[in-house]
Amino acid sequence: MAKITTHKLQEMKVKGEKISMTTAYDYPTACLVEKAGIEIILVGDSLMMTVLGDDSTVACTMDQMIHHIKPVVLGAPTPLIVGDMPFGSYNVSKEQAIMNATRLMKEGRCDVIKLEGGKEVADTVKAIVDAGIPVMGHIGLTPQTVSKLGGFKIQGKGDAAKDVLEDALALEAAGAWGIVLECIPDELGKLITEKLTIPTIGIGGGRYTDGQVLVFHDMMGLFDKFLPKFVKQYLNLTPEIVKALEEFKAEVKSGAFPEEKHTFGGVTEEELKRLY
Ligand SMILES: Nc1nc(=O)c2c([nH]1)NC[C@@H]1CN(c3ccc(C(=O)N[C@@H](CCC(=O)O)C(=O)O)cc3)CN21
Ligand SMILES: CC(C)C(=O)C(=O)O
Ligand SMILES: [Mg+2]
Repeated sequence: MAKITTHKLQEMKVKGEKISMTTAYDYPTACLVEKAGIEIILVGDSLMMTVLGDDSTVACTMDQMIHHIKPVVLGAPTPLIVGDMPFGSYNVSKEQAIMNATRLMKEGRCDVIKLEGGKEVADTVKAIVDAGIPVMGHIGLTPQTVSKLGGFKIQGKGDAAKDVLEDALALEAAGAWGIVLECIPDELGKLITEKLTIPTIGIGGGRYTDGQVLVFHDMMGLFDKFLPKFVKQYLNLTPEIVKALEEFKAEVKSGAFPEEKHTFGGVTEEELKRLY
């Protein structure tokens, strides 16, 4: 398949074709997502929680992001690869933001970057875009500012809907190619998607966004610390993997594994006897 570009995704919005996106943080997962023909892979800073065991994304570093982006790029040549800018890597100055976005592109080799925030980061988004790097926005529930938000809570309810809409418009005006809408009311996701000319991708953003993103480990049943309402589990791998591990353990204990077919020849008992 031809490499997915932001231009192709823009065309999909115009044609009303829905866009699929999931996370991957390593080579084998990227290979699976490539095989499934998913259009976008997000190497998300959620890796802090899903594969590194932390309880927020705040501590994620640039080096960790680059470490995880590289193998995903190698495993998935077709999807658009989005690299998340970690907390603190774009809020000091425009120069800092451009330098770190450039690192994700040159060292990580992703296609585009994503950062969290609305109006307050619009100038930063414009500066990165002007430096030649396509930027995806991320508004609504922004996990990097969980401490300020007071928890992983739905955003944009009631009068607060206006702020989220204004954030979306500010990001589009700043030159973002697309926006993630996280944990906002169904009807607000619809309004923002209609008002914007760029694609919207929802995660708990309702039914009407141009696309949907879910964290790989959530949809496969490989993450059990919490299960947000917006997640659909397409597989529940944890019990199946645990069962396989228990079988392995039992066969090691009983000697049923390994069998002769799992062993190597190459020296006879006679030959060994001559050695001592
Ligand atoms: N595994 C995983 N999946 C995610 O979707 C995800 C991460 N990690 N890490 C970064 C953020 C954190 N996210 C989260 C985490 C929890 C909820 C949650 O529990 N939400 C409640 C709503 C709470 C409220 O509004 O009061 C829910 O029931 O969905 C939502 C998003 C989304 N992102
Ligand atoms: C929740 C998604 C959109 C994300 O930013 C991540 O996985 O890091
Ligand atoms: Mg993220």
